[in-house]
This record gives sequence, C-alpha cells and structure tokens, in this order.
Amino acid sequence: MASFKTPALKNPSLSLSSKPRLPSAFPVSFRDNLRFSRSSSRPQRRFLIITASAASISSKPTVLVAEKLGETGLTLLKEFANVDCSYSLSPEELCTKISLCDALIVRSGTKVSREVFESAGGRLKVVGRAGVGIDNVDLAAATEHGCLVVNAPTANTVAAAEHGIALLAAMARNVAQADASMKAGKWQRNKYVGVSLVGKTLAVLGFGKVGSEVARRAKGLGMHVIAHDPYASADRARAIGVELVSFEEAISAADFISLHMPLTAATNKMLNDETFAKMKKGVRIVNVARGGVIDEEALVRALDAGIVAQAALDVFTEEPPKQDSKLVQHERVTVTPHLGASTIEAQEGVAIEIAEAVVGALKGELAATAVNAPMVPAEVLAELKPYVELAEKLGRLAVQLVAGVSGVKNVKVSYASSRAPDDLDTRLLRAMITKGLIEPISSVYVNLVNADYTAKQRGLRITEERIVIDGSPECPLESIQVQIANVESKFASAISESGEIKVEGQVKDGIPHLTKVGSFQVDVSLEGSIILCRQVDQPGLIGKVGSILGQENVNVSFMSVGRIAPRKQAVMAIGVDDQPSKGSLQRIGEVPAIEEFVFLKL
Ligand SMILES: NC(=O)c1ccc[n+]([C@@H]2O[C@H](COP(=O)([O-])OP(=O)(O)OC[C@H]3O[C@@H](n4cnc5c(N)ncnc54)[C@H](O)[C@@H]3O)[C@@H](O)[C@H]2O)c1
Ligand SMILES: O=C(O)[C@H](O)COP(=O)(O)O
Repeated sequence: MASFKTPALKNPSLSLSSKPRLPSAFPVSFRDNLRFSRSSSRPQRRFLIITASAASISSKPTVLVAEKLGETGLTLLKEFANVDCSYSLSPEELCTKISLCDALIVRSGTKVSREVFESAGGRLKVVGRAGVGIDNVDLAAATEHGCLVVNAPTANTVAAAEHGIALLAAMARNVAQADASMKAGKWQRNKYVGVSLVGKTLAVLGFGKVGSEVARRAKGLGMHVIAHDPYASADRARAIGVELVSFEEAISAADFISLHMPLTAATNKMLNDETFAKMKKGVRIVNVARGGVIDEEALVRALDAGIVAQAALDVFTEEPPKQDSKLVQHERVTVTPHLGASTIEAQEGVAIEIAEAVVGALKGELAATAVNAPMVPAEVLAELKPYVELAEKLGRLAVQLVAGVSGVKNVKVSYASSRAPDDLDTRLLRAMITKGLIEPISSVYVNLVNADYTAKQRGLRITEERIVIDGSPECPLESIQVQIANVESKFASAISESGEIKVEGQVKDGIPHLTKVGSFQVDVSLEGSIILCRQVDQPGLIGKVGSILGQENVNVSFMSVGRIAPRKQAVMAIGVDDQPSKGSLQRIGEVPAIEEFVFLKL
C-alpha cells in the first residue's frame, strides 16, 4: 500500500495534527471536574452525552418549570436559560407551551404523556424529574422522540426514609388519631393504646436507596429487619444486618411492612387480596413508595377483615385521592399528602441536582442520571471519544456506498481490541454507527437515546462481534469494521470477498482513519469528504486526479492507494476539504484508467 500525505494543507485547522472534532451529535467538552459531589453517600456518577444542537443554539434555551422548585435550582437554571415557571398547567396548556421549550422540569404532579412529546414538535430535548419516581413520564414516548429523561435520584432519599419512619412510629402510637381526638375536645387514653416497635419484624419491600435507609433506622429502633428485593445485593443487605428473603417469606413473617419499590408493570398492585391473605393477622403497613403498588380497594377489605391492623400512607393511586375515599377516611389509616420528599433540605437538594442535570444536558455536555439511555462513565467516554467519531463516520461511509439504500437491513460491526470483551463498552459506538447509517438516508435525528429504537423501527439489525487481538490494553480499540450484508454497492470494489460492503477504520494519533474498503487497504483521514476510485495501478494517475481537483482549487488533504499487486487493480482514496463540482467529478470519471469512482460526504 502506498500512502501520500499532501505537503501543503490549505486549511491548517484540518491538518492531521488538528484535534478530532466530535460528530455533530456530540458537542462535548469533557467536564471531568463536575461540581456535583456534595454528598459522599452518592453513587458513583455516570454520564451520558445527549444532544446535538445545543452548542449551536445562539439564543438561550427555554426551560419550563411546571412544578415548584427550590430557589437555588432556579437560580442555576436562570444563569443558562430562560426559565418559565408555570405551575398548575392543565394537560392542554402544557401541550400548547411545550413546543416553545427545550427542557421541562416536573415533580410527581405533572403527567408527561405521549401527547406532550408529540406536541413538542422535536424541540424538547430533556425532561427533568425533580425527584426519583418517573412513573409520571412516558419513557417509551420520550425515547421514541429522542428526548432524554433525567431524574434527581439521591437528594430526597433521606427525607423519604425519615418520613417512612415518622409514619411507622406515628401509626404504631396512633399519633394522628389521638391528636385529632384531643383537638375535638376528647381525652381518650384507653382508646389509643399503641404497639411497640422494638423486637418486632419489619419487612422492607424494595431494598434500594430509601428502603435501605429505612432498614438502617429501623434497626436503630431495635426492630428485626428482613427485606425482599429481587435485584438487591445480599452483601449490601448483610452489611446493614438485614436478611434478604423471598416475597412470600417477607409478607408472612412481618409485623410491619414498609414499601419502597418503584411503580412498574411488575409491582402494580403487588399487595392485593391474595397477598393480604398470606400476611400475619394484625400486620401494619407503611407506604411512602407509590400508591399503585397497593390495590387500595383490597386494602380497605383487609383492614375491615382485621388482617391489616393499621396502614400509614403517603402516596395514592390517584393524587389527590377523592375526598370520600374509604381508605383515606378509614379510622385505622394515617395519611399524608405525598410529603416524603418535602423537607426544606431535600427540596433544595433535588432542585440543584435536577438543574445541574438539565443544564448539562442542554449544553450538550455530560448529563448525569439518564433514565432512558445507557450511561457511560466519564472516563470511558473520554477514552472512546475519537472512536465515537470513527464509528459515526464509518456508518456514514458504509451507507453511502449502498446502491438503493432501502435494502439496508443487516449490519455487522466488528471491534478488534486487545481488551477482554467485558472491558469494552460498545453501546456508545453502536449508537454512533446507527446514527451514521440512518441520518444520511432519512430526516430522523438519531442520538444515544433513540438509536436502538430508531434502528428497530427501520428494521435495521445491528449485530456486534468482538475480536480479541494481541496488543496493548492501553488502547481500547485497534479497529472498527462495518459490514452491510445483502446489498449492492455503487462502488463494486467496496464489496468484500464474502459479499458484503465492508469499511474498516482505525484511530491514528487521535484522528479517525479509513483503513480498508472492501478488500483494499487504504489510509485516509476521515475529515472533509472522500473520493474513492478504482483504477488499474499505473504511474501518473495520482497526478492526473490531483490536477483536476487543483484546477478547481479543491484541497486534497490525504491520498492513499491500496492495490492487489503492482500494476493490477487498485483503490485510490482521496480526502478533500471542499466539495468538488459535478464537472470535476465527471472529469475524474473520464480518466481512462479509472474504472469506477464514488464521492462520499462525511
Ligand atoms: N413519598 C415520597 O415522596 C417519595 C420520595 C422518594 C422516593 N419515593 C419512592 O420510593 C420508591 C423507592 O425510591 P428509591 O430512591 O429507593 O429507589 P431505588 O431505585 O433506589 O430503589 C427501588 C428498589 O426497588 C427494587 N425493586 C424493583 N422491583 C421490585 C419488586 N418487584 N419487589 C421488590 N423490590 C423491587 C429495586 O431493585 C430497587 O432496589 C420509589 O417508588 C420512589 O418513587 C417516594
Ligand atoms: O419519587 C419521588 O421523588 C417522590 O415521590 C417525591 O415526589 P415529589 O417531587 O412530587 O414530592
């Protein structure tokens, strides 16, 4: 293979030593020193880059804050965006406003439905949930619209756990009922005899952030704590002195049950007639998770049947519940109006957490706490940066080589790396290849949020293969190869021996390079555009093509020839900074030795 670097480059910013630019979807400045870490108990931050256009937006983005948010969070938002605080919008008003907004911030009181995403007309980039539960956001619709959803998963954990403990103690000692009775002028000491917590068994259902904090505190009160959570680590439970048990064991052994799982299809009405029947008679239930995890009518029946002695509820299937709700009015039920996260401290924390996440996402920087997209740790992202660009460009090149693009259905991506497969996170690369494959042939905007969904929608199957090679594990990837099967090519030489369109690339000195087309080895940096020519290898040809381009002042940045053998067929790859005119391309095609050529935009 011969490789010729042009000596003088017209535009120094495109020189080989220039830093690679990230693809348009990723105007990223890597903020490794994010200001987030206020609490040492926070989980390790993981990051996601999301949005294309923010960096190019000259005017300020608009953030709609649809529910009350802490002042410090609002101040952070206002430093970067126009902030519209419109509380208590009707669903129709929200749908009307949303098309003018780049981001939306809500708490649990706003339904962010499919209609909201459809009404946004593509402008809405981020939904920030100022809290944990995202059951009020239609995640599938968000993903389909390429809209990132971020939440604030840690700042209200302690507040929710404290509220759970407050309800547990208040329920056991009839605090609310006795208070109401006294205010009604009564002094009923015998009626409000309570039960003790010490020595009792508490079953925590859902041993996540809040559940484990409740467990920790309940142990401090002298309770025997067991937990059920199909996804929790037994080691983590053991460290707190909690035994993980099955659901059946938990509900049948418990004197008290505290609920801390998210509301999902699997947890919906988890406590129902059947499960209440398996509980100890006289069990007491606390719910600061979500109303929907209990079948509320079944709970009323269980209370009336004496299976459940008492319940303390902060959350309801319908919020606010109907005034005449039997459950709310039940004498042995203590209720609060979804106050779990409502402490001054938690609301300030949540507001800051969500404001930072939303601003970061809008800037196109690294957004934290993504809910509907894979999150890639910042250090992995920094390492993969040039490969991200390579991946998108290989996708773009490969699809432009297809004749009749509707047939693109099966794409195979091979990653050659000396790292163990588990050590290489390819989700971001796959998303970028998908972006490169789809965007040149459609009007769909593809990002990390909607890449897999968009591929599936279009019937595009992307399979991945890892090839473990010898080499330095310092370097995450040796090469990426993209193959499109069962298609014809505009450039027959791009078809490999096995019949697929094949392009392969490497990162050299931080710059993505095209290193193989079909069976031909080339070496051209992936900047600007590329002309691929197949010719019979002969002296003078490079000069001929170069002079056609030179006459039009089209700058050649790189040129490389891959050939089977001297004076046999060869593929010449020419990198150009500017787009040649149709006339120049035609003249290149008319050079007698050139058998076929194609112009590809990156
Ligand atoms: N009342 C409030 O104001 C308030 C405040 C904060 C959180 N919450 C709610 O509390 C719940 C927990 O919040 P978190 O921050 O601890 O979330 P988390 O994600 O840290 O924990 C949830 C846990 O539930 C577990 N889980 C999932 N499915 C389960 C199942 N079928 N059975 C048992 N466990 C299951 C998960 O594995 C996870 O460990 C959420 O519903 C959240 O919305 C309410
Ligand atoms: O999921 C949560 O974070 C809590 O339910 C808090 O909801 P809120 O923000 O509406 O108080």
